Amino acid sequence: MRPPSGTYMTALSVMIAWWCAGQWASFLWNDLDYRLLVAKLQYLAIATVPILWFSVALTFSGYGRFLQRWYPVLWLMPVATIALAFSNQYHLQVWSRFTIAPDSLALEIEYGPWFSTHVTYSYSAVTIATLMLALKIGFTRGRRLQFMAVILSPLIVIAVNAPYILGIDLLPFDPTPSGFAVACLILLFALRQHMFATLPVAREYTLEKLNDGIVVIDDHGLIADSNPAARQIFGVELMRIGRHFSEALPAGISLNADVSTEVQLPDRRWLDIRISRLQSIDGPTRGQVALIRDVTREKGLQASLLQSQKELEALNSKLNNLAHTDELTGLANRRSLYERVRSEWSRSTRHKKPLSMILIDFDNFKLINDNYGHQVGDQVLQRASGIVRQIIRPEDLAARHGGEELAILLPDTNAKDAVDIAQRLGAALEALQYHDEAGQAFVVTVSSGVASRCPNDKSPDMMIARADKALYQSKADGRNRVTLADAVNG
Ligand SMILES: Nc1nc2c(ncn2[C@@H]2O[C@H](COP(=O)(O)OP(=O)(O)OP(=O)(O)O)[C@@H](O)[C@H]2O)c(=O)[nH]1
Repeated sequence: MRPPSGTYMTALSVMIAWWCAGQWASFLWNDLDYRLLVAKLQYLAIATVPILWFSVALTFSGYGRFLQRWYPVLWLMPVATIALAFSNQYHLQVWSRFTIAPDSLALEIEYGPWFSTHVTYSYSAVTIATLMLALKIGFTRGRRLQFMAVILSPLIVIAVNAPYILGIDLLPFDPTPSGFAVACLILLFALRQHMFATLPVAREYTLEKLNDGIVVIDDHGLIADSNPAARQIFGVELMRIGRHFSEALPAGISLNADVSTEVQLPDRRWLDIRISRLQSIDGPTRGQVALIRDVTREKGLQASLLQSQKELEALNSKLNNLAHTDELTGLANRRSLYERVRSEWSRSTRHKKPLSMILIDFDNFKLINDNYGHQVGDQVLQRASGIVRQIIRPEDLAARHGGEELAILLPDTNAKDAVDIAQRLGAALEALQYHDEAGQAFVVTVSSGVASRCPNDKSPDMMIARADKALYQSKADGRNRVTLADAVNG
């Protein structure tokens, strides 16, 4: 775990104070051994202050994850410098000559080869840190004062330190720690202004705690950063920095910017991925950020909702069928017949088109039931209904009118054609052979009454009544025949 930014700031302040204290302590006693010891102790700060400065800057710039990875490596150089400073008398790597000027308190130091390595490393750390902060704040609106503070603070350090290490003695002591102290105060001032503390820390905190995955992708599609939620969704290995983001997705998935895409992983989880381009204030696109939501649960709910909806629709249509169909024969039931009769009636009167109705009644059906049983009677009704359905046109309607009586509604059909159809139906039904339970064959005949809409019919019921009367007439005339109703009075 990396320490929080506040800890870096405290450590930086303590080390600068240590450096300054050493500075003043060295004047207390103008003895070479004493001043050498103080100088060595000061190296505890000289070596660490630039890296602490770097750490503060990186944390506030939002690059905390980088620090987390590379922190031990960053400290190798400062540790080496401190070790070399304390053992300098054996190798003269940090300084080769260390004397006190004859007529002043100033030290005359000739630096060894390691010192330039240390200076290069320290200057690089401070420069990189400054650039990071400047970039961060430079692109944040309304932060001009803070931007100036960030640039100014390291410049102060460089302005006082560079002449000193180049041997230009402006003061009789090293002004670098004082320079760092002033620079640190300026940084602290900036922090007190809530400058870059709140914003990046809040952003980083939000990203860390967010339930949705966030993956930052560079211009080449490589992962630059990811939050814990993304690493949990895809696994740490697939989210490794520098890996191609497409490796985390099933093959062939293409994601378009600013459009949500639902993607199913091989382990059946569903993700909703939305890619947004990262646009900096100065214009150019700088990679992309992917927002990833695990929507497996929602998908499951959606699927079961769809399934329930389908089942409900199937049930509805079944209920609807049941409400309009006769259970035994599969023909339309009486209610459905009358609904259709009413609509066809108004259509035929509006368009002055013929409309006919046939009522068919099985002859002596009671005898069938009595002789062969009720079940055989049912089978007769079922088979005969099937034949009727086959013979009529799709636009006609066959219905069970009740008991062993069927009704056929014939739109756009005149009386003559209706009689023809009734006769064909009668012949087809008579041609059917039924068998009783003992296998003995028998036939059934039907009687029919036909009526066509005529001007005297004030309602469909009047037409149906005339068809019924004609049917009664067929029965009275000896059955197995078709009677056309009289147009006037049935
Ligand atoms: N098996 C069976 N019989 C039915 C059904 N509906 C009505 N029936 C029978 O059909 C018979 C009708 O008898 P009736 O009205 O006397 O007429 P019929 O015997 O057909 O004689 P006619 O109509 O005068 O030729 C009755 O025995 C009813 O029980 C049914 O759904 N299944």
